[in-house]
Amino acid sequence: MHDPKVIVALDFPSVNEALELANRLDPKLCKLKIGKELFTATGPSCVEKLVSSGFDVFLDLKFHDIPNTVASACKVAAQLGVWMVNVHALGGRAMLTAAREAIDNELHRPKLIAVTLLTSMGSEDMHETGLLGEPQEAVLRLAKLAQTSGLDGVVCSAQETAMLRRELGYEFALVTPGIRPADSSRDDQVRIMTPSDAIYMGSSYLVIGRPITRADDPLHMLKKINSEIELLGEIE
Ligand SMILES: O=c1ccn([C@@H]2O[C@H](COP(=O)(O)O)[C@@H](O)[C@H]2O)c(=O)[nH]1
Repeated sequence: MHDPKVIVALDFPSVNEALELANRLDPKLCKLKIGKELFTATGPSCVEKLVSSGFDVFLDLKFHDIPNTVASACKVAAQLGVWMVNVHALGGRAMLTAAREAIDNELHRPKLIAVTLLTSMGSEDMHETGLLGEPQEAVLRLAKLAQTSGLDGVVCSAQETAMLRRELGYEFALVTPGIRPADSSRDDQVRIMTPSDAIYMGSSYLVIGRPITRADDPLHMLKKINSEIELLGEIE
């Protein structure tokens, strides 16, 4: 597989569990994501181990703070050699611009993307937090803010990708969690889509955690998802 589309979310409480799963996978077949649980438990050493095992690593810490703090955190993340890092679009233009400028001059510049609206949220959750409109409107507004601030892409749900492709073009990365194979439980995800539908609608990368990490055979599940996606490429 040329550029793996699946990013496996290693949501584990220890380095041993994360490495055990990673050792069953293959950098040619997927990328890996380190999120808040694993990073809080293990710190940068786990990031460095996975980077040196040859995996592209997405450091998903969703930085959201004042511009100076976020910029400094992004710079340190770049120095860990990660492939992608993210911030929260709700931090606003000054924060997004500061984050981008902080990594622009790094020797190794990771892709920088912004979270729009969490895939665990639907309209009601949005309204309770004071965000007006429907998910598609909020996602479009925040994605435009990220694009005009010079970021490389956004995290959104695959339910928004067709609309974002029309509005923002084909170069902007659309990274979509909330991916569920047809027979999987939706867990705490709300705005979901199957892997092949998500690629068809325009996702650049699919973030998939529990359907792979909790499968009896994670490698088999990953290969099954990859074949589903590749098949789609052949049909087009
Ligand atoms: O909007 C978002 C942003 C990030 N995530 C992260 O993706 C994975 C999804 O895991 P699953 O087990 O496939 O649900 C997880 O690490 C989240 O923190 C997201 O789901 N939605």
